Amino acid sequence: MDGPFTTPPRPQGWLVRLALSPRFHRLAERLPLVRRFARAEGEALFDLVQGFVRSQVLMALVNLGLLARLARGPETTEDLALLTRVPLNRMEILLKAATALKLVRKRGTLWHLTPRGAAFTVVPGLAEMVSHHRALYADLADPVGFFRGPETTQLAGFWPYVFGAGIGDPEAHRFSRLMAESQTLVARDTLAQVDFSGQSHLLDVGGGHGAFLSAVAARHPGLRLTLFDLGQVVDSAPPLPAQITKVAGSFRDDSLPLGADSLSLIRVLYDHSDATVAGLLARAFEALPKGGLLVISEPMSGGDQPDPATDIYFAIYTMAMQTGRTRSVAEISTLLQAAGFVQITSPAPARPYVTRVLTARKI
Ligand SMILES: CC(C)=CCC/C(C)=C/CC/C(C)=C/C=C/C(C)=C/C=C/C=C(C)/C=C/C=C(C)/C=C/C=C(C)/C=C/CC(C)(C)O
Ligand SMILES: C[S@@+](CC[C@H](N)C(=O)[O-])C[C@H]1O[C@@H](n2cnc3c(N)ncnc32)[C@H](O)[C@@H]1O
Repeated sequence: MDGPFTTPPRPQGWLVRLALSPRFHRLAERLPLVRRFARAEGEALFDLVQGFVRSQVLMALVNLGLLARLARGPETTEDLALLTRVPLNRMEILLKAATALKLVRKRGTLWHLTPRGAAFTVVPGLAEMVSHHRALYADLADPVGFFRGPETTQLAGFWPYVFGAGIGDPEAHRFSRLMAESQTLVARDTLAQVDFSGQSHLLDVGGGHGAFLSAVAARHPGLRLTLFDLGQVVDSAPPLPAQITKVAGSFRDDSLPLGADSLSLIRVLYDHSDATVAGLLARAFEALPKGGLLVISEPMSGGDQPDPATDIYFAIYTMAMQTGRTRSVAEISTLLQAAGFVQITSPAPARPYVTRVLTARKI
């Protein structure tokens, strides 16, 4: 709970002083223009309060398969209740909540998807991503303990490779598939900002099942491509385009393969500590020839201007993993400069919650 505090209050901005005054709150109700702002602020605060409940409604819709079911066509409440073994009256409440979230709507006796609900069902990997939040939410069940620093987290167990631990095959498969599915949008946004047409050979380090390189292969059929990842991961990759060569190894213990004039790190750095990232970037610098291009793509913090998506979701997500962190462009740039990279650029991202791209050169 907030307070009590023993130190004397310090000076604050006048708008904050007004907002801190219960008398002003009562007055604001009576002043037409101010009332509009006060109500909007009230709604914004209420949204914060109910955020977790919203997310849990979404998780219930996903885990019960309701959105996927409605993507096949409209259904009655009775049929949906029967199908999911949820009592009719509770199903009605869930569907009304989903209506308020603008994911479904009722016409006559039938429930339909809205365009937003429909879009949700076709974003690659999104339903699975939502389901796996069970681990993140379990870690956040005691948020104070979480921020003070727990001994272990469930999310750390979900991504065992991050610790460099041996991973059993089913495990490697589980997270690589989730990553590969969610890679579609990341690859699209990355390739919209990086032009590989001047390059002859791209090495994708921590490339998982090769989803990014498959997207590159479709765009640049003449580019040689090398996928580098842990043995269990590359071995369980699905069949890949012929221009992709797989190399197994660990960027913690092994040198990176030589010969590529460009190197990508897609959603890799934020899994790891500064020390591991510094070691990896040094190896990347070693592996590239003069003029070589380095591409980093992952959600990044807004730094001094925290971003509404990455500084909440990804920063807390990576903290729950206990090994990495969501870095800003400035923080990654510092690590890159220390490794010897120059000409660092980062265009404004189209969808910061999908990815942000940063490029650098070895000269
Ligand atoms: C024409 C008009 C005016 C209206 C028509 C109506 C209509 C048809 C509307 C539909 C419009 C449409 C095409 C919508 C498209 C929507 C899209 C593309 C939405 C995309 C959403 C993407 C989301 C929400 C992505 C979320 C990504 C997440 C949560 C990623 C999480 C990644 C994690 C946790 C990665 C972890 C990796 C680790 C472990 C840290 O290394
Ligand atoms: C978050 S996933 C990203 C996969 C892919 N680049 C993507 O964006 O879909 C991180 C990848 O780094 C790989 N990785 C982690 N530690 C590694 C290491 N020491 N050496 C090589 N790859 C590693 C993991 O196996 C995993 O495939």
